[in-house]
Amino acid sequence: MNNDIERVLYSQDDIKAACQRLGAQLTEDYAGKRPLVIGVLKGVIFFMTDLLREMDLMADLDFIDVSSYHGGTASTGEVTLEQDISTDIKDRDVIIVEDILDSGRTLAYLKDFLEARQPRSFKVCTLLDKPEGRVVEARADYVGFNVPNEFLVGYGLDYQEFYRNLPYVGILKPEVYANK
Ligand SMILES: O=P(O)(O)OC[C@H]1O[C@H](OP(=O)(O)OP(=O)(O)O)[C@H](O)[C@@H]1O
Ligand code: HPA
Repeated sequence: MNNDIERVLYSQDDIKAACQRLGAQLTEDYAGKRPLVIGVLKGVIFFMTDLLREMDLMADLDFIDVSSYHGGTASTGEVTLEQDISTDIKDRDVIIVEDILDSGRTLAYLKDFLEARQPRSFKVCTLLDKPEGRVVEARADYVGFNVPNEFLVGYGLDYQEFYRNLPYVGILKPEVYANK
């Protein structure tokens, strides 16, 4: 798996530092509150667990499963809800946690879908933000790294469901795509 990587963009140490910075900011911003932290499956699993352990807060957790990349490197344009949250979010301070914000379609869908339930506040924390990928308007309140317009894998991000378990974020060698 590691042999398929052309270049590491964000190392384990880089990611750890970003989690510490974001966790400290969220701790400050939500002091005295009890936010509901909602992770967007599946890509978020590693970031969610690392970020939460940097947040010195009493928080509730939930997960939502939506999907729009079915196999390849381009968004299908259609976001499907695979699994809803189980918490009532009315009047709650909601923090959506994402691994990456790219075309913006997933976040735009989630914002519409969840804001209809009238949370008190709705904020977004993403490890990676790819502004050049944007197709619909979407923005995050907390960002780990602004990333170049390349397809990334690792630390939760997949290509055809693989490479999620790389401990860093990187770019695949071109021959990996050619061989698929
Ligand atoms: O801004 P967008 O272009 O919508 O891309 C962002 C979304 O794409 C990925 O999820 P994906 O749909 O691949 O599902 P996964 O997390 O299960 O891999 C990622 O985890 C984000 O949720
Ligand atoms: O760059 C990416 N890599 C993996 N999954 C993604 N989903 C949106 N953008 C990406």
